[in-house]
Amino acid sequence: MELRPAHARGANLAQVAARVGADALHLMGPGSARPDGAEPSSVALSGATVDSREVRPGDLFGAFPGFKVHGATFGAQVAAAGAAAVLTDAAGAELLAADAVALPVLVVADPRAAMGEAAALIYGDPSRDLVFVGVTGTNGKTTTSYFIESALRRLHDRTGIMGTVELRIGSEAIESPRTTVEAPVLHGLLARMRDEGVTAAVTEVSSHAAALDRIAGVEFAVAVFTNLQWDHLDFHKTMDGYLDAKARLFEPGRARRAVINVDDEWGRKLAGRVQIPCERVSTRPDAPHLADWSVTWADIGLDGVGSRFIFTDPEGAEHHAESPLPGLVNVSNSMVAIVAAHAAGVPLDDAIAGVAGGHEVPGRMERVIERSDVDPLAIVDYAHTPDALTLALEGVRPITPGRLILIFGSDGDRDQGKRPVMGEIAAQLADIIVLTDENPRSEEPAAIRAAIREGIQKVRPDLHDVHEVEPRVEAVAYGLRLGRPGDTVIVTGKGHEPTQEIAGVFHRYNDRDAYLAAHARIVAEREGGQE
Ligand SMILES: CC(=O)N[C@H]1[C@@H](OP(=O)(O)OP(=O)(O)OC[C@H]2O[C@@H](n3ccc(=O)[nH]c3=O)[C@H](O)[C@@H]2O)O[C@H](CO)[C@@H](O)[C@@H]1O[C@H](C)C(=O)N[C@@H](C)C(=O)N[C@H](CCC(=O)O)C(=O)O
Ligand SMILES: Nc1ncnc2c1ncn2[C@@H]1O[C@H](COP(=O)(O)OP(=O)(O)OP(=O)(O)O)[C@@H](O)[C@H]1O
Repeated sequence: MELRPAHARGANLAQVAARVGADALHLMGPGSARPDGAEPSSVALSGATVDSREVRPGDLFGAFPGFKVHGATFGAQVAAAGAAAVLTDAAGAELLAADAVALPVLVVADPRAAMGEAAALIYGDPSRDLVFVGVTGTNGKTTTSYFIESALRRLHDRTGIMGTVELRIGSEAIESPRTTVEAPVLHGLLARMRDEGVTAAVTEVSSHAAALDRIAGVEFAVAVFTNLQWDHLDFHKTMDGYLDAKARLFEPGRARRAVINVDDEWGRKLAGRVQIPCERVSTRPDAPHLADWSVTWADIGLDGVGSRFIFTDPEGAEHHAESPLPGLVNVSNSMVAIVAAHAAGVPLDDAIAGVAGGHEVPGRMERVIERSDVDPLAIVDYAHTPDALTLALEGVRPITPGRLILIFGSDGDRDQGKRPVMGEIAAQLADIIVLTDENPRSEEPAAIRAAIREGIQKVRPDLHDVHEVEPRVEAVAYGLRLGRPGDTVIVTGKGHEPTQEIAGVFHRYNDRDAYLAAHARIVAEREGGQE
């Protein structure tokens, strides 16, 4: 899938310079005396990128001072690939000059922020032409984004989504390289969407993206905050620093309206400081907070699927709504999505119906095999932290008349401390455990399983109903075969991921596909047995 439009509106260097700040225009280096004698300021720019490996002729290349290397180091490559100009900082300009890179150079103090503005201009400010919603928060970004998209579809024929799982324009999709793409990719994709009749889109906004200005130049119709939990402090240092990064999405000029979940103290802090019109949402009936929209009652386990809940609107009127996925967290995600879609222009009743009908969130409480009189319910979930595992297992328990069968493992080369903790949680909350591998990476898979087993044994010293099966594809098949019609089988940790990383090699692997392949074999055996 192309990540940029076939024909960009384009801009010249002088226009870009004006957009990123009048005093930013420092045309310098050998490029300022162009061989064709043309004024550098009239150089036409037809695309933008921050990666030398993705330069196309006519591009503006953003050369950033990186954590590892300065992008200007790649000046010669980008010139050879046809870049028309470079936008960088003073250090980058020096590097380009030292390498005698023959391109006009635009120098600014903050190239990451300037690059977003420049890309927005080159692609014709597409975010202003769409109803564009940005979702940030530690957890629930993906789920909430899909719920919002589902509600937006009630009003918009063609929608788009960008996030951890995929980049999708209408029905065309590719795997996503990360949660939030670089600013030029974001603007390029939005421009393609606009050109192809998409009128509303949603993106997840990671805190890294906000901190590194990947949303520069974007104007959101609605900015959404789900929650803030302990995470990513290697990057943001403190929780306040983490909140500051997220808060950038809610600045005047960046977003027109805010929808903020005020269940946690960080949401309340954020709501207290935003300067744009803000809807505060309280989603926990057991711990309500002062808000414009409040969930007042929730019944988990509607028909063995999701939940029913009641909320009040800012006028105090009551509304009945449904979450299509299990667990209280999805009542929360649904409530936030309803308010966000409504703030984005969807009539309230349509927003409620749209969210209730939003089934497909790849790898997030995804129902792969429905419960029937011969099959258990089989679910894939992305929970890969102790908190998320607890919530996932508590979420499916009320929709499980029989036994809860958990298939799981833990990542290699990542937090080791969580392994026994997750083992303990599994032993407390699941009836049957199938212990297996996740992404072992460079670690010995058996050692990771042993650390998890240690936690399990604290609760079940005799390891009853604990099975250890690898590879993962066999564990999924094993767990599914154990399941009887009233049981729920849940495989956690990898969600939508399309690969499994073992000893430096990425193997094609997906939990949903593993279920479906195993189920096909079970069905064939069943039918064979009947003949
Ligand atoms: C920590 C972090 O976010 N790093 C980002 C940062 O990288 P960096 O400063 O280390 O880049 P660098 O390698 O020093 O290179 C400097 C510059 O040279 C460019 N370059 C580099 C090599 C080359 O051959 N050619 C080239 O042009 C790079 O694009 C970059 O602009 O700037 C780069 C672009 O300018 C980003 O691609 C890169 O994201 C990396 C790939 C990444 O993995 N980020 C993760 C942490 C991330 O953003 N994750 C969040 C989700 C977090 C979560 O919720 O779990 C996400 O949104 O996906
Ligand atoms: N509102 C929530 N609060 C806490 N946990 C949640 C919430 N919503 C979902 N989860 C749990 O977190 C997992 C990840 O959910 P989701 O992918 O929607 O979040 P995310 O913020 O997009 O995270 P990631 O960027 O890692 O994908 C889910 O599998 C679920 O177990």
